[in-house]
Amino acid sequence: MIQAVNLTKRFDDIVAVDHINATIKDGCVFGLIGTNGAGKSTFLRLMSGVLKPEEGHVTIDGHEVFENTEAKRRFFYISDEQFFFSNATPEEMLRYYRTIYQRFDEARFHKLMSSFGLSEKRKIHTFSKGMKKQVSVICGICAGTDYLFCDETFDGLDPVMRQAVKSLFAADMADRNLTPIIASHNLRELEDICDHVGLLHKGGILLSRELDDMKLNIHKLQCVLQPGMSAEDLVALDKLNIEQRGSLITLVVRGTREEVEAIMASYNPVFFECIPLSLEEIFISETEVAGYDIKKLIF
Ligand SMILES: Nc1ncnc2c1ncn2[C@@H]1O[C@H](COP(=O)(O)OP(=O)(O)OP(=O)(O)O)[C@@H](O)[C@H]1O
Repeated sequence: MIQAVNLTKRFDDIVAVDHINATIKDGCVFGLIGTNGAGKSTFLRLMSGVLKPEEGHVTIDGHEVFENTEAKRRFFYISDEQFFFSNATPEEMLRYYRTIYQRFDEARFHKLMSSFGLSEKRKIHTFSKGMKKQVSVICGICAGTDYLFCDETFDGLDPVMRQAVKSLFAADMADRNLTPIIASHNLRELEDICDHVGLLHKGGILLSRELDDMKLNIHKLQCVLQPGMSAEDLVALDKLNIEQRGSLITLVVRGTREEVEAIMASYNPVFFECIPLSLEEIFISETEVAGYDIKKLIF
């Protein structure tokens, strides 16, 4: 289990990560989502011990990560700006990682490089962006670590490759309880694979919950009210957002489906329907409440 306690990182006057507490359970897929500049990459760099926190700490099974080689062998970090030695070939990176990760699966590395159609002897700097990402993912998967930190790893991979990488993650989760921690802006994709989602905004965690629970507690409500009534009259609903087109009102409300439907029925509307929200809609609603409003950005 990975635990971040009171984790804080400042860059001069910017608080990139602001007293974050998070628990990442083994065997789940932890999705890290957030607005641009929210602190996702900084959080991952703190988790992997690349950066030193000003306050707080990160532990893996109780062991501090920062400057702890043993703890660092438990994870592989695929950073957004991937790291390869200058002029290195995949073969040379394999030799390097083999010395660090005792469980590095060399045979699997050769097999995956060949099935992904990547040459082990070509200089990595001559590869395309997506091909470099593929090499990083293959190194990460073959390292045999308990945790895999992925910073925007799927972005830049073509749809077939993304599917292949997801399948590799799923196989390793089933075979050896791999725990991927994935920061991404592709919410549609995360929605398919994540068990738990942490939503960051301005360095702090707005929400951290099992994805299913998250979806159970927020709903979209479409309704037509009795003549003379407006959305403001629905005082018993915990409203996050209201939109009106003609007589059709669309609301985003907190609460379980049963709660929302019971409250709505008590207002005797002409029509209403309760619809689950996608992760993208939850993201937009929650960040809007925190002041990140699309209308303010555009108009
Ligand atoms: N090395 C650095 N020096 C100074 N400021 C930094 C540094 N790294 C990050 N920051 C600042 O910290 C904040 C968080 O940045 P970070 O890269 O962690 O965000 P992010 O959530 O990954 O963003 P994005 O989704 O845009 O990639 C930003 O305000 C950024 O400018």
